[in-house]
This record gives sequence, C-alpha cells and structure tokens, in this order.
Amino acid sequence: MLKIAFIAHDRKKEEIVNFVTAYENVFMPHQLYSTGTTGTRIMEQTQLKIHRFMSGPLGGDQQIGAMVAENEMDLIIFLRDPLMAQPHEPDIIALLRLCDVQGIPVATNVATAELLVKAVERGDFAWRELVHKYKPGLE
Ligand SMILES: O=C(CO)COP(=O)(O)O
Repeated sequence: MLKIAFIAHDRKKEEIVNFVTAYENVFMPHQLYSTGTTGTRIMEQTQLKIHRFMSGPLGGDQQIGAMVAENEMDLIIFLRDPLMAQPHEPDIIALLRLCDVQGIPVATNVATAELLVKAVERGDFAWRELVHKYKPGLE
C-alpha cells in the first residue's frame, strides 16, 4: 500500500476531481491524503477515503511536507495554478523542495500525473513498501 497525496489549487480542482475519478480503482487500495478542500471535493465525487490535512493556505502543504521530510509519502499529485499567485507560495515551494530532497515523485500537471498512475498500476513503486516496513524509529 502506497501513501499518495492529492493537492490542487482552486482553478485546478475540477481537473483533479476528474482525474482521480477516472483512476479511482487504481487509487482505491492505497492510503490517500490531501489538503482540506481538495480532499472534500474528491470525496464528494468518489467512494475514496482520504485523510484531509488543513487547507493549503492554512498549512496543508506544510503538513504534507512534514510527511515527505520523514520519507513517509510515496507520491504526490499537485495540480498547481501556474497563472495565479498564491498567498502561501513559500509553503508550496517548500513542499516541492522537500520532494526533491527525498526523491519523491511529484506531478504538477495531469500529463505527468497520468504517467505516474500508470507506474502505480504496474507496481513500479512496490519497493516503497520496504521503506515503510524497515523505517527506523517509526511504526
Ligand atoms: O492551496 C492548496 C495547495 O497549495 C490547496 O489547498 P485546498 O485543497 O485546501 O484548496
């Protein structure tokens, strides 16, 4: 079971809901996380159970970043709005930086997200189960 996070800015919410709905069966067996509003929107439209953190501007990106820092998150789909400034831009940059620190795959547009989902479907990330299993100091 992988730990997967969904995040989308407001003008990308519809896109992420449609995307996750299309691949609902792929995401179903995994442990899912999201920022507040994104998770609510996805759960309204699907049968998926998602652990929702705070809304992005209130710290949700940072909460997901904390999991990344601990190497706890396996994959992130983060549909950013490239055409609108966000009040919590520093948090967004920090999350993406931590993904690079840990080498965590993060898709910032649907084309990349699609490739990552295919990889999940094929079991390409199955080795990540070992990270969770043998992580020192965490259950
Ligand atoms: O702002 C966000 C990510 O930076 C997303 O937050 P919401 O899912 O709460 O809208």
